[in-house]
Amino acid sequence: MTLSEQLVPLKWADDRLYLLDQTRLPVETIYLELTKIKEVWDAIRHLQVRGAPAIGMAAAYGVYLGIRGSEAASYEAIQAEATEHADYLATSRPTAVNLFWALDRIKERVAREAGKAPEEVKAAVLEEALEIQREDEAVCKQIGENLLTLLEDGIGVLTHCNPGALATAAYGTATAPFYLAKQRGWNLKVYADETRPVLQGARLTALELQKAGVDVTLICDNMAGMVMSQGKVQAVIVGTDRVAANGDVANKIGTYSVAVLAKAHNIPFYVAAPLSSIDLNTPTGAEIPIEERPAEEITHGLGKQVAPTGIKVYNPAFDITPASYITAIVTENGIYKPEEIGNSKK
Ligand SMILES: CSC[C@@H](O)[C@@H](O)C(=O)COP(=O)(O)O
Repeated sequence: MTLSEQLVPLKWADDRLYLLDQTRLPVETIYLELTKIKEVWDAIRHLQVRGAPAIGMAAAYGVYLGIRGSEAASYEAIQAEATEHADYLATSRPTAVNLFWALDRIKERVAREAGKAPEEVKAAVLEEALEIQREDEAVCKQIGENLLTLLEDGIGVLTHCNPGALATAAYGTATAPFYLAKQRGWNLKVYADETRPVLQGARLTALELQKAGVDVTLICDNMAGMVMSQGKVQAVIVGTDRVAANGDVANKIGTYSVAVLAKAHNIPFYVAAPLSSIDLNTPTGAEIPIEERPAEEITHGLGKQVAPTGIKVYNPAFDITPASYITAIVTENGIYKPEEIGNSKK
């Protein structure tokens, strides 16, 4: 499996943003061609691009799409426009801190261009977006190397949602060791939770790992306990949308249940987290905003009605796994106990 064979969620080419429409996977591989900032906002909100790092990357390109046709005549005017566009994109989804991290980085880049001509500022914003995407690939690869030191050939590993190549520039975060292990001739046995209600595990993780030739088995979310009790799983690795300063972790709904099961079975529970997902300004998981998504994701989940018309629905898209359930948080800088995550950015 070469890198070029991995599914790529977004590419900048021909002066536009090509986005792999993840709502159509695994059946259709269709790249959207985005040229307007509103299209990027919509794509993020409607999960055509999803996964914390990929959302951040898309938003960074979105700011460029917003300012590139601007007729601003001064640095101050283009800076004001860039800020307004970044603030608009920040309203697309609330939980993944990578979105705000990437937008802040674009704003900081604009600030560093102070006094320059608007055309130069525009070019700098595009360069920063490209750089964020380039860096993310290296970050994911390093997270994979660090995770591999915690695993051994032949073991079973359970994962949840899609913390994969489709959520990042390449490799994924929690899936990076699966790709690297494959390249080294290891035989990890991956169990992918289907991840109700939007099925990122079934539609995306199962697809990308299958394409890569990784030994992947799809299970329903409610089978994780059974699989663990049968001794098929020796480690759990999940991604994250935001790590709070005390080591609590927000990730796709259902992650907390998996962590509780892992603890009950004495199975190590690892969180793969790029530094861009670590939010030391948020003290604990209780302060992380949790997105609630439309009821139809549950009532009409598989394209047909599966619940009574008018039923009351609660659909939080993420949950919080308390630090006490987490064995280690694995970043590109190293491996941390959750309570020591504050050291990761030093
Ligand atoms: C490396 S991606 C980590 C997380 O973003 C991922 O596990 C997740 O929860 C994605 O949720 P999604 O709603 O599909 O954007």
